[in-house]
Amino acid sequence: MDGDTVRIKNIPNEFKLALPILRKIEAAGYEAYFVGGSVRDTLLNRPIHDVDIATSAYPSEVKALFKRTVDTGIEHGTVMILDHGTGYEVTTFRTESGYQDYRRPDKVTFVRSLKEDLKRRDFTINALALSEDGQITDLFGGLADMKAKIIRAVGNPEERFNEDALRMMRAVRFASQLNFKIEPQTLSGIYDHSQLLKKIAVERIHTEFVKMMLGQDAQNGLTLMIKSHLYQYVPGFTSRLIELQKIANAPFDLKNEVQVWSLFTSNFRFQREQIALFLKNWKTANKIINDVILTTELIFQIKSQKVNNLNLYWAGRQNVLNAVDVLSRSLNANLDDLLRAYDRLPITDKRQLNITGGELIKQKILSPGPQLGKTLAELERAVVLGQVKNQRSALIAAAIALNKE
Ligand SMILES: Nc1ccn([C@@H]2O[C@H](COP(=O)(O)OP(=O)(O)OP(=O)(O)O)[C@@H](O)[C@H]2O)c(=O)n1
Ligand SMILES: [Mg+2]
Repeated sequence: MDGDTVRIKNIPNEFKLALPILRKIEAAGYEAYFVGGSVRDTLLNRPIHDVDIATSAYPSEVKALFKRTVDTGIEHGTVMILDHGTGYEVTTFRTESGYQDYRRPDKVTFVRSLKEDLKRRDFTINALALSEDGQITDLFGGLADMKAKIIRAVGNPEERFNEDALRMMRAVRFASQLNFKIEPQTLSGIYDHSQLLKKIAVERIHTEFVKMMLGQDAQNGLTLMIKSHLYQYVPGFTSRLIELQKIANAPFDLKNEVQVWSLFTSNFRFQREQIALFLKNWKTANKIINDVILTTELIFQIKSQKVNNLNLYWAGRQNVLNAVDVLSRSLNANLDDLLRAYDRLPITDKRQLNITGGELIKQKILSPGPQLGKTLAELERAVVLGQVKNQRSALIAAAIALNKE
């Protein structure tokens, strides 16, 4: 094997648990390695999530070795092994040829050589393999790039982005998450092929984009999206260069997806319907869309210094937190006060009202119908604003006063 080799001394527990699988495959005369993000993140001292295994054994050969397997992606050569605790995905070394639609290979060819497999991976830092004895195989300078904090395509960037155009978004995402630079030729490859992003399913772009915005160097990530023209091929950004530049130039520190979208919708000065349309185009979950609407509206109210207890109440605690987080690095106001104000609200949910519709009927103050709902909504409002105490007697008196004539 050519290239550098390095040995890892403290193999993380996640790998140790999967070692029996590697050993079993090797005992049968095949090669097996840990590959991909888990190897990269271990070397960077970052927590690892999924442990991926690559092997020279063909899928049928893998399945013959283990008792319990599931064909999770058999057409791509992936088999899940269930013999050892949680499932582990084992994928046969492969090369992919004939990418016609820039997103998935027409055909996967299984190969016996690790080098052939690593060669078609996206970036050098993702093309490292870790063997059972802790030895790293680095055929494309991934370790040096890691040290220099560089995202570099394996081989020819053009070929890698033609194989899967999502890799351009992945480059920007890793730059943000890891605080790395994109190597100049790789970056110009992204610039030259940015329009290929049009071919990629929005859901996949969505995942990368949100991860990018939550990364430690998201300002740099967004700047790279602008510089590389990738921003022109994602929903709703094409004609927003000025706003995007403004966002990229101001510090922010976002903690969840709602905050990510709210940063954009508040800077775009979007109203409800525009937010819903924008986020539907991004294929965002309805629950997130609702929270973004509430957070964005609260941001507008905070910015115009017109926020009152009712605004906080309707937003809900989590969205007060979201608005505060989105604004915290850009607004010079004491935003903690907002949270304290929220925590002092007389009620935070209408079920906490010390009166029910049933009781108002029983007391013969109202009969069932729309007026009852209106009265309860008015009581809720009055209690939140501190105009009526949340006590049964006070609420009954207020209900009577509201329905006097
Ligand atoms: N478009 C892609 C996606 C993945 N890979 C390869 O498959 C590995 C695993 O892919 P995935 O789990 O999607 O990404 P990770 O790099 O592991 O990143 P994450 O930490 O987000 O899982 C990558 O490291 C890379 O070697 C690739 O070459 N091209
Ligand atoms: Mg992964």
